[in-house]
Amino acid sequence: MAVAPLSQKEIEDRLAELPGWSADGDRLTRTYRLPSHFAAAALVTHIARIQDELDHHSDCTLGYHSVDLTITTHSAGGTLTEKDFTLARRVEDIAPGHGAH
Ligand SMILES: C[C@H](O)[C@H](O)[C@H]1CNC2=NC(N)=NC(=O)C2=N1
Repeated sequence: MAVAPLSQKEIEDRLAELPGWSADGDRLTRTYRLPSHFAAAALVTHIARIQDELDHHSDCTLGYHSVDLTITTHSAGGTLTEKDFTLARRVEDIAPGHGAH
């Protein structure tokens, strides 16, 4: 399904609702810190389940005690769309349950 790129104003409005997230060009990014490597791996698995449910996928890097997320919409030419913010919101909602901050 085609999805339209957001305007700069729309991006700024949505970012205001997502503390900790940044727009790095046409990518939405956040690093989470976790209490252990296993907790970080569990968060990655939970994110993977959400991404399959939404059929929208980030780049997601597992570090020692960290998870790095980079989200963009490939089908919109690698721009930011509503789908990116929906995914970020869903991750925000479950991350604290894994001890992420
Ligand atoms: C066929 C499938 O729906 C597409 O490849 C989806 C899957 N996940 C996706 N994820 C992201 N981030 N961008 C996309 O354009 C995209 N397309």
